[in-house]
Amino acid sequence: MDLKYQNGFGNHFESEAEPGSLPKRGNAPQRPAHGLYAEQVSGTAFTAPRHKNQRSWLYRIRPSVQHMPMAPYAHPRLVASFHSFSPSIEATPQQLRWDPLAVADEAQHDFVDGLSTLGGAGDSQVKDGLAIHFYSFTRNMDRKSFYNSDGDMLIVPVTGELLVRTEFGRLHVPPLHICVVQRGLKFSVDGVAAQSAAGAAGAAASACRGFVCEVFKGHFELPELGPIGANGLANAKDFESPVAAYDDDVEEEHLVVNKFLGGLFQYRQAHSPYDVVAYSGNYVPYRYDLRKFNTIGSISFDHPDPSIFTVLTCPSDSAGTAIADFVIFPPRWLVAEDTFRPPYFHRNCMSEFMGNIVGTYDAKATGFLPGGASLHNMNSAHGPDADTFAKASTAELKPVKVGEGSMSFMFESAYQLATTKWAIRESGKLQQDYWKAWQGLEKHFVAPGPAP
Ligand SMILES: O=C(O)Cc1cc(O)ccc1O
Ligand SMILES: [Fe+2]
Repeated sequence: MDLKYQNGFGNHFESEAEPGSLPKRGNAPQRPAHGLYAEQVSGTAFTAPRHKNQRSWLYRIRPSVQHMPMAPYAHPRLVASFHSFSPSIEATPQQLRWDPLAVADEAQHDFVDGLSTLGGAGDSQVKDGLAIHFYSFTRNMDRKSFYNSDGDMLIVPVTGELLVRTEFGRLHVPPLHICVVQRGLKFSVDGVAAQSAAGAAGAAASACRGFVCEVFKGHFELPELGPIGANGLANAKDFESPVAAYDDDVEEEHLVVNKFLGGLFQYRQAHSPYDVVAYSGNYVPYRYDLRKFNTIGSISFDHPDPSIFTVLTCPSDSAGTAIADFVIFPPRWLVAEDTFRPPYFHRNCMSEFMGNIVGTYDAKATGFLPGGASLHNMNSAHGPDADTFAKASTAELKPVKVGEGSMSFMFESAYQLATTKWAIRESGKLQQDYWKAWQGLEKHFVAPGPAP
Protein backbone atom coordinates (compact mmCIF):
# COMPACT_ATOMS: atom_id res chain seq x y z
CA MET A 1 0.00 0.00 0.00
CA ASP A 2 1.60 3.17 -1.24
CA LEU A 3 1.09 5.74 1.51
CA LYS A 4 3.46 8.56 2.39
CA TYR A 5 4.81 9.10 5.91
CA GLN A 6 6.83 11.59 7.89
CA ASN A 7 9.58 10.03 9.99
CA GLY A 8 10.67 10.65 13.57
CA PHE A 9 9.35 9.95 17.06
CA GLY A 10 7.72 12.93 18.79
CA ASN A 11 8.62 15.39 16.05
CA HIS A 12 6.81 18.65 15.47
CA PHE A 13 5.35 17.78 12.09
CA GLU A 14 3.73 19.92 9.43
CA SER A 15 1.66 18.51 6.58
CA GLU A 16 -0.70 19.97 3.98
CA ALA A 17 -2.98 18.03 1.62
CA GLU A 18 -3.57 21.30 -0.25
CA PRO A 19 -0.71 23.75 -0.65
CA GLY A 20 -0.91 26.97 1.34
CA SER A 21 -3.30 25.55 4.00
CA LEU A 22 -1.04 26.10 7.00
CA PRO A 23 -0.83 29.58 8.53
CA LYS A 24 2.23 31.57 7.53
CA ARG A 25 2.54 32.90 11.09
CA GLY A 26 1.25 31.47 14.39
CA ASN A 27 -1.49 28.88 14.72
CA ALA A 28 -4.80 30.73 14.81
CA PRO A 29 -5.04 33.46 12.14
CA GLN A 30 -8.20 35.51 11.94
CA ARG A 31 -9.15 33.77 8.70
CA PRO A 32 -7.23 30.52 8.05
CA ALA A 33 -6.42 29.81 4.39
CA HIS A 34 -9.03 28.32 2.04
CA GLY A 35 -11.88 28.96 4.54
CA LEU A 36 -10.64 26.26 6.93
CA TYR A 37 -11.37 26.19 10.66
CA ALA A 38 -8.41 26.07 13.06
CA GLU A 39 -8.78 23.61 15.99
CA GLN A 40 -6.28 22.60 18.65
CA VAL A 41 -6.21 19.07 20.08
CA SER A 42 -4.24 18.67 23.32
CA GLY A 43 -2.38 15.57 24.40
CA THR A 44 -1.11 17.06 27.66
CA ALA A 45 -2.30 19.78 30.00
CA PHE A 46 -1.61 23.25 28.58
CA THR A 47 0.89 23.71 31.40
CA ALA A 48 2.76 20.38 31.11
CA PRO A 49 6.56 20.83 31.06
CA ARG A 50 7.80 21.85 27.63
CA HIS A 51 9.64 18.55 26.98
CA LYS A 52 6.43 16.64 27.72
CA ASN A 53 3.97 19.05 26.12
CA GLN A 54 1.99 17.59 23.20
CA ARG A 55 -0.60 19.25 21.02
CA SER A 56 -1.51 19.65 17.37
CA TRP A 57 -3.31 22.24 15.30
CA LEU A 58 -5.79 20.94 12.76
CA TYR A 59 -7.01 23.01 9.79
CA ARG A 60 -10.30 21.41 8.90
CA ILE A 61 -13.38 21.92 6.76
CA ARG A 62 -15.76 21.93 9.75
CA PRO A 63 -14.94 22.07 13.46
CA SER A 64 -15.35 18.85 15.48
CA VAL A 65 -17.90 20.47 17.77
CA GLN A 66 -20.59 20.47 15.06
CA HIS A 67 -22.40 17.23 15.90
CA MET A 68 -25.70 15.87 17.23
CA PRO A 69 -26.27 15.05 20.94
CA MET A 70 -24.49 12.10 22.51
CA ALA A 71 -26.25 8.85 23.43
CA PRO A 72 -25.04 5.58 24.97
CA TYR A 73 -23.61 2.87 22.70
CA ALA A 74 -23.94 -0.74 23.86
CA HIS A 75 -20.93 -3.03 23.88
CA PRO A 76 -21.02 -6.57 25.28
CA ARG A 77 -17.32 -7.34 25.86
CA LEU A 78 -15.65 -4.06 26.79
CA VAL A 79 -14.79 -3.96 30.48
CA ALA A 80 -13.83 -0.82 32.38
CA SER A 81 -13.81 -1.74 36.05
CA PHE A 82 -11.01 -4.02 37.15
CA HIS A 83 -11.95 -4.45 40.80
CA SER A 84 -12.05 -8.10 41.82
CA PHE A 85 -15.69 -7.71 42.96
CA SER A 86 -16.88 -6.37 39.58
CA PRO A 87 -19.30 -8.84 37.92
CA SER A 88 -17.27 -8.80 34.67
CA ILE A 89 -14.04 -9.76 36.45
CA GLU A 90 -12.61 -13.14 37.38
CA ALA A 91 -9.18 -12.35 38.77
CA THR A 92 -6.58 -15.02 39.48
CA PRO A 93 -2.84 -15.19 40.15
CA GLN A 94 -2.78 -18.56 38.28
CA GLN A 95 -0.46 -18.68 35.26
CA LEU A 96 -2.75 -18.43 32.23
CA ARG A 97 -2.42 -19.23 28.56
CA TRP A 98 -4.88 -18.96 25.71
CA ASP A 99 -5.08 -20.77 22.37
CA PRO A 100 -5.44 -18.38 19.42
CA LEU A 101 -8.36 -16.17 20.33
CA ALA A 102 -11.46 -15.56 18.24
CA VAL A 103 -14.95 -14.17 18.76
CA ALA A 104 -17.79 -16.57 17.97
CA ASP A 105 -19.96 -14.10 16.07
CA GLU A 106 -17.10 -12.01 14.72
CA ALA A 107 -18.55 -12.04 11.20
CA GLN A 108 -20.76 -9.16 12.23
CA HIS A 109 -18.15 -7.02 13.86
CA ASP A 110 -16.15 -4.00 12.95
CA PHE A 111 -13.05 -3.05 14.99
CA VAL A 112 -14.99 -1.22 17.71
CA ASP A 113 -17.66 -3.88 18.19
CA GLY A 114 -14.99 -6.59 17.91
CA LEU A 115 -13.02 -5.47 20.97
CA SER A 116 -12.99 -7.93 23.88
CA THR A 117 -11.30 -6.95 27.12
CA LEU A 118 -8.90 -9.58 28.44
CA GLY A 119 -7.92 -7.75 31.60
CA GLY A 120 -6.57 -4.61 33.13
CA ALA A 121 -5.90 -2.52 36.20
CA GLY A 122 -6.74 0.92 37.47
CA ASP A 123 -9.21 3.44 36.34
CA SER A 124 -9.57 5.86 33.47
CA GLN A 125 -11.48 8.34 35.65
CA VAL A 126 -8.39 9.28 37.62
CA LYS A 127 -6.08 8.54 34.69
CA ASP A 128 -4.06 5.62 35.96
CA GLY A 129 -3.83 2.01 34.82
CA LEU A 130 -4.26 0.05 31.63
CA ALA A 131 -6.54 -2.35 29.81
CA ILE A 132 -5.59 -5.16 27.45
CA HIS A 133 -8.04 -6.00 24.70
CA PHE A 134 -8.23 -8.55 21.95
CA TYR A 135 -9.76 -7.38 18.67
CA SER A 136 -11.28 -9.36 15.86
CA PHE A 137 -13.35 -8.07 12.97
CA THR A 138 -14.45 -8.82 9.45
CA ARG A 139 -16.21 -5.56 8.66
CA ASN A 140 -14.89 -2.14 7.80
CA MET A 141 -15.92 0.86 9.83
CA ASP A 142 -16.91 2.82 6.73
CA ARG A 143 -18.54 6.03 7.98
CA LYS A 144 -17.98 5.16 11.63
CA SER A 145 -15.18 6.71 13.60
CA PHE A 146 -13.86 6.14 17.11
CA TYR A 147 -12.02 8.21 19.70
CA ASN A 148 -10.91 7.20 23.13
CA SER A 149 -11.13 9.67 26.03
CA ASP A 150 -9.82 6.98 28.38
CA GLY A 151 -6.33 6.67 26.95
CA ASP A 152 -3.89 5.93 24.17
CA MET A 153 -4.22 2.69 22.20
CA LEU A 154 -1.25 0.66 21.01
CA ILE A 155 -2.50 -1.78 18.35
CA VAL A 156 -0.63 -5.01 17.56
CA PRO A 157 -2.03 -6.79 14.50
CA VAL A 158 -1.57 -10.57 14.36
CA THR A 159 -3.74 -11.51 11.36
CA GLY A 160 -4.84 -9.16 8.60
CA GLU A 161 -3.38 -5.91 7.32
CA LEU A 162 -4.94 -2.81 8.82
CA LEU A 163 -5.66 0.49 7.18
CA VAL A 164 -5.99 2.99 10.01
CA ARG A 165 -7.73 6.16 8.85
CA THR A 166 -7.09 9.04 11.22
CA GLU A 167 -7.75 12.76 11.36
CA PHE A 168 -4.08 13.22 10.43
CA GLY A 169 -4.09 10.90 7.42
CA ARG A 170 -3.79 7.17 6.83
CA LEU A 171 -1.51 4.48 8.24
CA HIS A 172 -0.96 1.04 6.74
CA VAL A 173 -0.38 -1.36 9.63
CA PRO A 174 0.23 -4.98 8.56
CA PRO A 175 1.33 -7.67 11.05
CA LEU A 176 4.89 -7.10 12.33
CA HIS A 177 3.99 -3.41 12.59
CA ILE A 178 2.27 -1.62 15.44
CA CYS A 179 0.52 1.71 15.62
CA VAL A 180 -0.37 4.09 18.41
CA VAL A 181 -3.44 6.32 18.29
CA GLN A 182 -3.48 8.71 21.20
CA ARG A 183 -6.27 9.80 23.52
CA GLY A 184 -8.95 11.88 21.84
CA LEU A 185 -7.84 11.41 18.21
CA LYS A 186 -10.48 10.07 15.83
CA PHE A 187 -9.69 6.96 13.81
CA SER A 188 -11.25 4.04 11.93
CA VAL A 189 -9.67 0.61 11.56
CA ASP A 190 -10.36 -1.33 8.37
CA GLY A 191 -8.96 -4.48 6.81
CA VAL A 192 -6.83 -3.66 3.78
CA ALA A 193 -8.33 -6.35 1.53
CA ALA A 194 -11.80 -5.11 2.37
CA GLN A 195 -10.88 -1.50 1.80
CA SER A 196 -9.47 -2.09 -1.66
CA ALA A 197 -12.35 -4.30 -2.85
CA ALA A 198 -14.17 -1.60 -4.79
CA GLY A 199 -17.90 -1.63 -4.25
CA ALA A 200 -17.78 -4.21 -1.46
CA ALA A 201 -18.27 -1.64 1.26
CA GLY A 202 -18.52 -3.13 4.71
CA ALA A 203 -17.55 -6.74 4.15
CA ALA A 204 -13.95 -7.76 4.68
CA ALA A 205 -12.31 -10.68 2.89
CA SER A 206 -10.96 -12.30 6.04
CA ALA A 207 -10.83 -11.75 9.77
CA CYS A 208 -8.39 -9.25 11.22
CA ARG A 209 -7.20 -10.10 14.70
CA GLY A 210 -4.76 -8.69 17.20
CA PHE A 211 -4.22 -7.07 20.56
CA VAL A 212 -4.59 -3.58 22.00
CA CYS A 213 -2.87 -2.06 25.02
CA GLU A 214 -4.82 0.92 26.30
CA VAL A 215 -3.00 3.15 28.80
CA PHE A 216 -5.06 5.48 30.97
CA LYS A 217 -2.19 7.79 31.90
CA GLY A 218 0.41 9.67 29.90
CA HIS A 219 1.76 8.53 26.58
CA PHE A 220 4.16 5.95 25.19
CA GLU A 221 7.78 7.14 25.05
CA LEU A 222 11.02 5.70 23.80
CA PRO A 223 12.87 4.04 26.71
CA GLU A 224 16.01 5.56 28.17
CA LEU A 225 19.17 4.13 26.60
CA GLY A 226 21.46 4.68 29.60
CA PRO A 227 24.87 3.04 29.10
CA ILE A 228 23.73 1.58 25.75
CA GLY A 229 24.53 5.02 24.34
CA ALA A 230 22.92 7.31 21.82
CA ASN A 231 21.76 4.57 19.43
CA GLY A 232 20.00 1.25 19.65
CA LEU A 233 16.69 -0.51 20.31
CA ALA A 234 13.94 1.32 18.40
CA ASN A 235 15.47 4.25 16.51
CA ALA A 236 13.42 7.46 16.61
CA LYS A 237 13.82 7.89 12.86
CA ASP A 238 11.87 4.67 12.16
CA PHE A 239 8.55 5.87 13.61
CA GLU A 240 6.24 6.99 10.83
CA SER A 241 3.37 9.46 11.04
CA PRO A 242 0.78 10.11 8.34
CA VAL A 243 0.69 12.98 5.90
CA ALA A 244 -2.50 15.05 5.86
CA ALA A 245 -5.29 13.59 3.70
CA TYR A 246 -8.99 14.36 3.70
CA ASP A 247 -12.08 12.40 2.64
CA ASP A 248 -13.90 12.96 -0.59
CA ASP A 249 -17.23 12.27 1.16
CA VAL A 250 -16.85 15.14 3.63
CA GLU A 251 -20.55 16.10 3.39
CA GLU A 252 -21.92 12.62 4.25
CA GLU A 253 -23.38 11.63 7.63
CA HIS A 254 -20.91 9.90 9.94
CA LEU A 255 -21.28 8.05 13.24
CA VAL A 256 -18.71 8.80 15.93
CA VAL A 257 -18.22 6.45 18.89
CA ASN A 258 -16.44 7.73 21.99
CA LYS A 259 -15.00 5.66 24.85
CA PHE A 260 -15.42 7.77 27.97
CA LEU A 261 -15.20 6.66 31.59
CA GLY A 262 -15.11 3.04 30.48
CA GLY A 263 -18.41 3.24 28.60
CA LEU A 264 -19.19 3.94 24.97
CA PHE A 265 -21.17 6.87 23.60
CA GLN A 266 -22.23 7.75 20.07
CA TYR A 267 -23.25 10.73 18.03
CA ARG A 268 -23.99 11.55 14.42
CA GLN A 269 -22.66 14.43 12.40
CA ALA A 270 -23.40 15.61 8.89
CA HIS A 271 -19.74 15.69 7.86
CA SER A 272 -16.69 13.49 7.91
CA PRO A 273 -14.31 13.64 10.88
CA TYR A 274 -11.57 13.09 8.31
CA ASP A 275 -11.78 16.60 6.88
CA VAL A 276 -8.38 17.85 8.06
CA VAL A 277 -6.67 19.53 5.12
CA ALA A 278 -3.48 20.42 7.01
CA TYR A 279 -1.96 19.95 10.44
CA SER A 280 1.03 20.92 12.50
CA GLY A 281 2.14 19.68 15.90
CA ASN A 282 3.61 16.83 17.90
CA TYR A 283 0.44 14.99 18.97
CA VAL A 284 0.14 12.70 15.96
CA PRO A 285 -0.53 8.94 15.55
CA TYR A 286 2.34 6.78 14.33
CA ARG A 287 3.30 3.31 13.17
CA TYR A 288 6.49 1.31 13.61
CA ASP A 289 7.88 -1.74 11.80
CA LEU A 290 9.02 -4.18 14.51
CA ARG A 291 11.64 -5.65 12.15
CA LYS A 292 13.56 -2.37 12.40
CA PHE A 293 14.21 -2.97 16.13
CA ASN A 294 17.91 -3.13 16.98
CA THR A 295 18.11 -6.14 19.30
CA ILE A 296 20.90 -6.07 21.85
CA GLY A 297 22.04 -9.02 23.97
CA SER A 298 24.78 -10.70 25.96
CA ILE A 299 28.10 -11.29 24.19
CA SER A 300 29.73 -12.86 27.27
CA PHE A 301 27.54 -14.81 29.71
CA ASP A 302 24.11 -14.76 31.38
CA HIS A 303 20.63 -14.04 30.12
CA PRO A 304 19.87 -10.29 30.26
CA ASP A 305 16.47 -9.12 31.49
CA PRO A 306 13.96 -8.53 28.66
CA SER A 307 13.90 -4.79 29.33
CA ILE A 308 16.60 -4.59 26.64
CA PHE A 309 13.81 -5.42 24.16
CA THR A 310 11.59 -2.48 25.14
CA VAL A 311 10.19 -0.70 22.10
CA LEU A 312 8.02 1.83 23.93
CA THR A 313 7.24 2.56 27.55
CA CYS A 314 4.39 4.38 29.22
CA PRO A 315 5.93 5.47 32.52
CA SER A 316 4.26 5.71 35.90
CA ASP A 317 5.30 8.37 38.41
CA SER A 318 7.81 5.91 39.84
CA ALA A 319 11.12 6.16 37.96
CA GLY A 320 11.88 3.13 35.76
CA THR A 321 8.51 1.55 36.54
CA ALA A 322 6.00 1.34 33.74
CA ILE A 323 2.25 1.41 33.53
CA ALA A 324 2.99 -0.56 30.38
CA ASP A 325 6.21 -1.50 28.64
CA PHE A 326 5.82 -2.78 25.10
CA VAL A 327 8.55 -5.39 24.67
CA ILE A 328 9.25 -7.61 21.66
CA PHE A 329 11.16 -10.85 21.06
CA PRO A 330 12.47 -10.70 17.49
CA PRO A 331 14.81 -13.23 15.85
CA ARG A 332 18.29 -12.82 17.39
CA TRP A 333 21.63 -14.47 17.93
CA LEU A 334 22.42 -16.20 21.23
CA VAL A 335 26.14 -16.55 21.88
CA ALA A 336 26.44 -16.46 25.69
CA GLU A 337 28.95 -18.92 27.19
CA ASP A 338 28.20 -21.18 30.18
CA THR A 339 24.67 -19.83 30.28
CA PHE A 340 21.17 -21.21 30.44
CA ARG A 341 20.10 -19.31 27.36
CA PRO A 342 16.26 -19.29 27.30
CA PRO A 343 14.28 -17.06 29.68
CA TYR A 344 15.12 -18.04 33.26
CA PHE A 345 12.78 -19.21 36.02
CA HIS A 346 11.56 -16.10 37.74
CA ARG A 347 9.02 -14.36 39.94
CA ASN A 348 8.41 -10.80 38.82
CA CYS A 349 6.93 -7.92 40.82
CA MET A 350 5.59 -6.73 37.45
CA SER A 351 2.78 -8.49 35.52
CA GLU A 352 3.59 -9.99 32.15
CA PHE A 353 0.99 -10.34 29.42
CA MET A 354 2.44 -11.95 26.28
CA GLY A 355 1.17 -12.53 22.77
CA ASN A 356 2.61 -14.49 19.89
CA ILE A 357 2.41 -12.79 16.49
CA VAL A 358 4.20 -15.47 14.46
CA GLY A 359 6.47 -18.50 14.95
CA THR A 360 7.71 -20.02 18.20
CA TYR A 361 8.94 -18.31 21.37
CA ASP A 362 12.18 -19.53 22.92
CA ALA A 363 10.80 -20.22 26.43
CA LYS A 364 7.99 -22.46 25.26
CA ALA A 365 8.54 -25.53 23.08
CA THR A 366 4.79 -26.02 22.54
CA GLY A 367 1.42 -24.46 23.33
CA PHE A 368 2.17 -20.74 22.87
CA LEU A 369 0.75 -20.35 19.38
CA PRO A 370 0.54 -17.40 16.97
CA GLY A 371 -2.61 -15.51 17.92
CA GLY A 372 -2.42 -17.00 21.41
CA ALA A 373 -1.52 -15.20 24.62
CA SER A 374 -0.34 -15.79 28.17
CA LEU A 375 -0.52 -13.94 31.46
CA HIS A 376 1.96 -14.37 34.28
CA ASN A 377 0.57 -12.02 36.86
CA MET A 378 2.52 -10.22 39.55
CA ASN A 379 4.66 -12.62 41.61
CA SER A 380 3.39 -15.71 39.78
CA ALA A 381 6.35 -18.01 39.13
CA HIS A 382 7.04 -18.94 35.52
CA GLY A 383 9.83 -19.73 33.10
CA PRO A 384 10.87 -22.29 30.52
CA ASP A 385 8.63 -25.33 30.15
CA ALA A 386 10.06 -28.77 30.97
CA ASP A 387 11.04 -29.59 27.35
CA THR A 388 12.80 -26.25 26.86
CA PHE A 389 14.64 -26.67 30.15
CA ALA A 390 15.80 -30.18 29.26
CA LYS A 391 17.07 -29.14 25.84
CA ALA A 392 18.73 -25.89 26.91
CA SER A 393 20.50 -27.50 29.89
CA THR A 394 22.44 -29.85 27.65
CA ALA A 395 22.59 -27.88 24.36
CA GLU A 396 25.98 -27.27 22.81
CA LEU A 397 26.65 -23.56 23.39
CA LYS A 398 27.62 -22.59 19.88
CA PRO A 399 26.19 -19.38 18.39
CA VAL A 400 22.56 -20.00 17.39
CA LYS A 401 19.94 -17.81 15.83
CA VAL A 402 16.66 -18.22 17.70
CA GLY A 403 13.22 -17.36 16.52
CA GLU A 404 14.01 -17.13 12.81
CA GLY A 405 10.82 -15.71 11.27
CA SER A 406 9.14 -15.34 14.66
CA MET A 407 7.87 -12.43 16.75
CA SER A 408 6.30 -12.43 20.19
CA PHE A 409 5.57 -9.43 22.38
CA MET A 410 4.89 -8.54 26.00
CA PHE A 411 2.85 -5.84 27.71
CA GLU A 412 4.60 -5.63 31.09
CA SER A 413 2.93 -3.63 33.83
CA ALA A 414 3.64 -2.57 37.39
CA TYR A 415 0.00 -3.29 38.18
CA GLN A 416 -1.78 -6.51 39.11
CA LEU A 417 -3.88 -7.45 36.12
CA ALA A 418 -7.47 -8.55 36.70
CA THR A 419 -8.78 -10.87 33.98
CA THR A 420 -12.32 -10.64 32.66
CA LYS A 421 -14.95 -13.38 32.73
CA TRP A 422 -14.75 -13.29 28.93
CA ALA A 423 -11.05 -14.13 29.04
CA ILE A 424 -11.45 -16.91 31.60
CA ARG A 425 -14.77 -18.50 30.60
CA GLU A 426 -16.53 -17.09 27.58
CA SER A 427 -13.62 -17.01 25.12
CA GLY A 428 -13.40 -20.82 25.44
CA LYS A 429 -9.68 -20.59 24.67
CA LEU A 430 -8.08 -20.73 28.11
CA GLN A 431 -5.78 -23.75 28.32
CA GLN A 432 -6.87 -25.73 31.38
CA ASP A 433 -3.63 -27.70 31.53
CA TYR A 434 -1.09 -24.88 31.22
CA TRP A 435 0.15 -25.57 34.75
CA LYS A 436 1.39 -28.94 33.54
CA ALA A 437 4.04 -27.21 31.37
CA TRP A 438 6.32 -27.23 34.43
CA GLN A 439 5.30 -30.54 36.04
CA GLY A 440 7.84 -32.52 34.03
CA LEU A 441 10.78 -30.66 35.59
CA GLU A 442 12.74 -33.33 37.38
CA LYS A 443 14.73 -33.30 40.57
CA HIS A 444 18.41 -33.30 39.67
CA PHE A 445 19.84 -32.43 43.04
CA VAL A 446 22.37 -34.83 44.46
CA ALA A 447 23.59 -33.96 47.94
CA PRO A 448 27.35 -33.84 47.99
CA GLY A 449 28.84 -36.52 50.23
CA PRO A 450 30.72 -35.64 53.43
CA ALA A 451 34.07 -33.98 52.83
CA PRO A 452 36.89 -36.56 52.81
O1 LIG B 1 8.49 -14.71 30.96
C1 LIG B 1 8.83 -14.48 29.80
O2 LIG B 1 8.85 -15.36 28.93
C2 LIG B 1 9.33 -13.09 29.43
C3 LIG B 1 10.75 -12.97 29.83
C4 LIG B 1 11.73 -13.17 28.90
C5 LIG B 1 13.06 -13.13 29.29
O3 LIG B 1 14.01 -13.32 28.36
C6 LIG B 1 13.41 -12.89 30.61
C7 LIG B 1 12.42 -12.63 31.54
C8 LIG B 1 11.08 -12.68 31.14
O4 LIG B 1 10.10 -12.40 32.01
FE1 LIG C 1 8.58 -13.53 32.57
